[in-house]
Amino acid sequence: MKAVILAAGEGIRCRPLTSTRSKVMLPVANKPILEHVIESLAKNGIKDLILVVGYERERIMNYFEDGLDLGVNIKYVHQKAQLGTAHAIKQAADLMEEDDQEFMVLNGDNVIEPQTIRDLIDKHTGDATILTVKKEHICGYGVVLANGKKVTKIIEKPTTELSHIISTGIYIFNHSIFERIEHTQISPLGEYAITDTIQQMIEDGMDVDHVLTNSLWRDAVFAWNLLKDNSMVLDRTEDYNIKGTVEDGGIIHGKVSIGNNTVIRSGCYIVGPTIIGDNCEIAPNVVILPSTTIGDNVSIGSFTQVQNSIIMDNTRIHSHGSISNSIIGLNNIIGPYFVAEDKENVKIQMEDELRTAEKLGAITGDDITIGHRVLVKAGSMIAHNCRIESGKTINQILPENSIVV
Ligand SMILES: CC(=O)N[C@H]1[C@@H](OP(=O)(O)O)O[C@H](CO)[C@@H](O)[C@@H]1O
Repeated sequence: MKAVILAAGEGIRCRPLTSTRSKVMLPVANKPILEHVIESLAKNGIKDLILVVGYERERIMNYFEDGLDLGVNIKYVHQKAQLGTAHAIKQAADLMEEDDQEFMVLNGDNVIEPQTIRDLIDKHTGDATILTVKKEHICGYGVVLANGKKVTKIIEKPTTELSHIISTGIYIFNHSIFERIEHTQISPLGEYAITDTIQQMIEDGMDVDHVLTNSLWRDAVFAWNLLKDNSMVLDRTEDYNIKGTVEDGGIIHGKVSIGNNTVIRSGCYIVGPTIIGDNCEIAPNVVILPSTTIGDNVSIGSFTQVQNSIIMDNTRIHSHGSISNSIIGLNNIIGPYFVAEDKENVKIQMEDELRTAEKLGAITGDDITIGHRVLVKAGSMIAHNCRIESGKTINQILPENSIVV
């Protein structure tokens, strides 16, 4: 069976992290979300993959290339305008062959594990089968009404809570879906939605089933949701190993991975689950607490403490810093005595409305330079390419290219 992975959108609500990469490339446990998806497919023997790409597609294509390193075979199609999920799936039609009777469709930006897909493969039956999960808050999803396994209705982003079963956006379709997509009308939300195609199938008397899963399926709606995704994936990872060097007097507790050429200096105290990438330098007396992911080529100065955070590649954090519940982008240079204050139930004004993050410190985009003794208040977000001079306090959303002097 082939799989079509939808990876063309930006993931606007995950800004500032997605202003330089698409959501599928955001790192969870030191791998892009899309890599978790591809690995889950490969472990189920699904190795012929069609990636529908658009926004920041070079970054995706340069990273995954033809997929051979991951044991899969990737072909790319370019969705030039993001006109909805049905339109995205249609882009893959020309790469399907006569004998591709059934194929899987899934989002590249949802964190899953191999069993998630297994559940669908094992139990799929109808002309189309939808993998579903139970969710308390259904806002923003396709909602499924069902009679046993038979889907009686699918409604995209309803305004009332009609049911607590939502579509994961993972389906098995047969080839006739392409013909049906041709007849799908544009929705009131202004897109060609695969949920409308499926609803039409139901109305035409076709057999649409759903399979409920309890396996891992996580959707990072906002950038801060990545922290929970990261900790869940780290908790489930079995494969921890220490390839780098831990100097005498460095203490490692629990599930900790340390990459090639990484050096953990004497006096460090590291508690898992934690993953540290390749070529990192962790100076003496650094404390790293669960659930933390540190990318490649990162250096952390003495006496800095990092907890429940994601620090992306090539970032340099100087001494005496305190970073918790935070996401720090690529190529940041952060001066000494940096504090990312964190709090519970932080209110964040997003474009559309006021949102609440359960627990959050700071979020920084890529290429940011921060001087000495900078305090970033809980829930602040610093977008791509900002510079903050020493001694400043940040308590807001800083737009791209800002300079704080
Ligand atoms: C039009 C469409 O296909 N919407 C899908 C899709 O929503 P997006 O807002 O497009 O990400 O993925 C959801 C799962 O993440 C699923 O519940 C929903 O039905």
